[in-house]
Amino acid sequence: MYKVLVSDNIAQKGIDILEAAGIEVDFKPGQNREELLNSIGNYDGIIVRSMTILNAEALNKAKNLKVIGRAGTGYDNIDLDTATKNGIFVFNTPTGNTISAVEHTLGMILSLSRNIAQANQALHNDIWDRKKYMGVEVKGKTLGIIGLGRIGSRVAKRAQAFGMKVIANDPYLAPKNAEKINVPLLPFKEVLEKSDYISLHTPLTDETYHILSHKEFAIMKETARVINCARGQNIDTEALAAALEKNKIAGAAIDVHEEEPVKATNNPLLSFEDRVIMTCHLGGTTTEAMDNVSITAAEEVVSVLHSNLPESPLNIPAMDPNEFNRAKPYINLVTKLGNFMAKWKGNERIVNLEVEYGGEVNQYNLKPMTLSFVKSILEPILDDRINLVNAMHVANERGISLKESQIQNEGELKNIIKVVLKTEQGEYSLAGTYLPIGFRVIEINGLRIDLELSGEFIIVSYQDKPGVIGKIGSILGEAEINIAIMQVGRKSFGGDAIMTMQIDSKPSAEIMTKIKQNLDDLDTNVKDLTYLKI
Ligand SMILES: NC(=O)c1ccc[n+]([C@@H]2O[C@H](COP(=O)([O-])OP(=O)(O)OC[C@H]3O[C@@H](n4cnc5c(N)ncnc54)[C@H](O)[C@@H]3O)[C@@H](O)[C@H]2O)c1
Ligand SMILES: O=C(O)CC[C@@H](O)C(=O)O
Repeated sequence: MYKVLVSDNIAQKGIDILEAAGIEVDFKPGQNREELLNSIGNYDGIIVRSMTILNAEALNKAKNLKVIGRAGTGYDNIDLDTATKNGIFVFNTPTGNTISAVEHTLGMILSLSRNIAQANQALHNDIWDRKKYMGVEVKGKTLGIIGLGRIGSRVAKRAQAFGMKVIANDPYLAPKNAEKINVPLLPFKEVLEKSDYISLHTPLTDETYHILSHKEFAIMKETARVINCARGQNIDTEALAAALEKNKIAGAAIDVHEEEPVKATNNPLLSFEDRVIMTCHLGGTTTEAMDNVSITAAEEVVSVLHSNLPESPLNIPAMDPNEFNRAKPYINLVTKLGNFMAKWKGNERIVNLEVEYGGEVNQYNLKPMTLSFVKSILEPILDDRINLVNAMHVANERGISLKESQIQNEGELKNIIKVVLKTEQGEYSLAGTYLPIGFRVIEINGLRIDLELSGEFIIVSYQDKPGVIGKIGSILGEAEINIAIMQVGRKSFGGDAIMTMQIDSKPSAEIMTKIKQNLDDLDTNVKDLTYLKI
């Protein structure tokens, strides 16, 4: 039975989904760090929001962990590199709380403009002061959005409906996406200089850490108001406090904080109660958003534990579930070719792997197929846990390079996958195809063959000579090993040849030695004689 830890508060609906799937759930929001570190090794899956820090210290103790679900968008609390090295799938649920974050941002802009929070607080303290809480209209003002993604673009649309002029900075967005919503993309500095409101909607990255600091506040209008519903570390809090202190900007609305939870001792912004409004990371905290992210996170954890790929993976290439289902035969084909190759030549030191895709298979995202191939090659060789998440990492660590390419498929077959293994000893290739009747090997080392991709085989590479078939046939016959199918491929008379035999039982080591000796007696330059079972 799988065990899943839910270490932050999520809606009950998600927990119900996990339990209905037969998973044992430990719901422990707010548990202390020591307890987490001591118990993390027991879990197959974890669902977190933003409070649980899954850094290398925690993930290296998580020996059974297969999946981390982030019920929400930002995943800066999860060490993706360590999760990837350790083969742990990480996904988020990035759309579930988008609208809530958008609406919270609009609420912050309006509240900041009209002193709603401050006036409310004053009235609760029995103070009626209409002059003090005089506001400004947003209509006609310029809103500068930093990060025009899911949330930023929707904030833009709603602000336009209020009559605001919206400009944005987003170096990673295709300009046509911004054009579609009538938002000019401008250089960062220009957005800061021109805006009356500056709203951050970037993820937390090395580049966006303190994206607003002393230098940036210095070039803003003195009437500018800053809104942050993205990530606390996007703003240098000390610099913001200094800018407010020196009246370099007019105000700020902050939902996310460098240190959470905010306390009087860790946040200088609390002393600007007239000009700063603060919420306790509430952007995604609505009934709807909490249900959405909880349900999706739980469904995805169940799905990953049952060997499916998550819909919004953070450390493997994304593949839509429908596409994944349609591509499954090709994933199975490349995996079987990898298994075949690993059993055939996996005992040699691998230098390079290549996968070539021809025909219909090219309509799909090839990355999951290529990773499946790498995994299937390395899996039998390594004791370590290897999966799609860490396959490339393990290959890189072992100095194995990888090439993926698309090839013309000129023959009658609708699809072909060719895999090539270069080792310190030589280069070997297999080509296969998926047919409605099953998986076939159609080429070994460039020689045409037609072989079912399952069963027990003997493969012999030799120099074409009369007498080889008869010799092997009689040795196997004497040993009462039935040959179901025997095929021979060769480039030319007397040239390189390959023989594959599908057999019904395993030959002993003595039989294999006898075959080798007999072929040597025929002077056939045997390069390879392998028994393998797929
Ligand atoms: N307050 C909350 O409760 C809450 C809720 C949901 C999301 N969030 C946060 O909101 C932020 C945005 O979420 P989203 O779903 O819109 O993400 P998104 O990935 O859809 O959009 C982020 C945008 O930022 C852009 N960007 C990245 N680096 C940039 C840079 N250096 N300068 C300018 N733009 C840059 C990206 O190109 C992208 O378009 C995230 O930090 C997320 O964690 C907060
Ligand atoms: O889930 C949370 O704790 C915060 C939500 C929000 O910041 C997010 O990035 O999804």
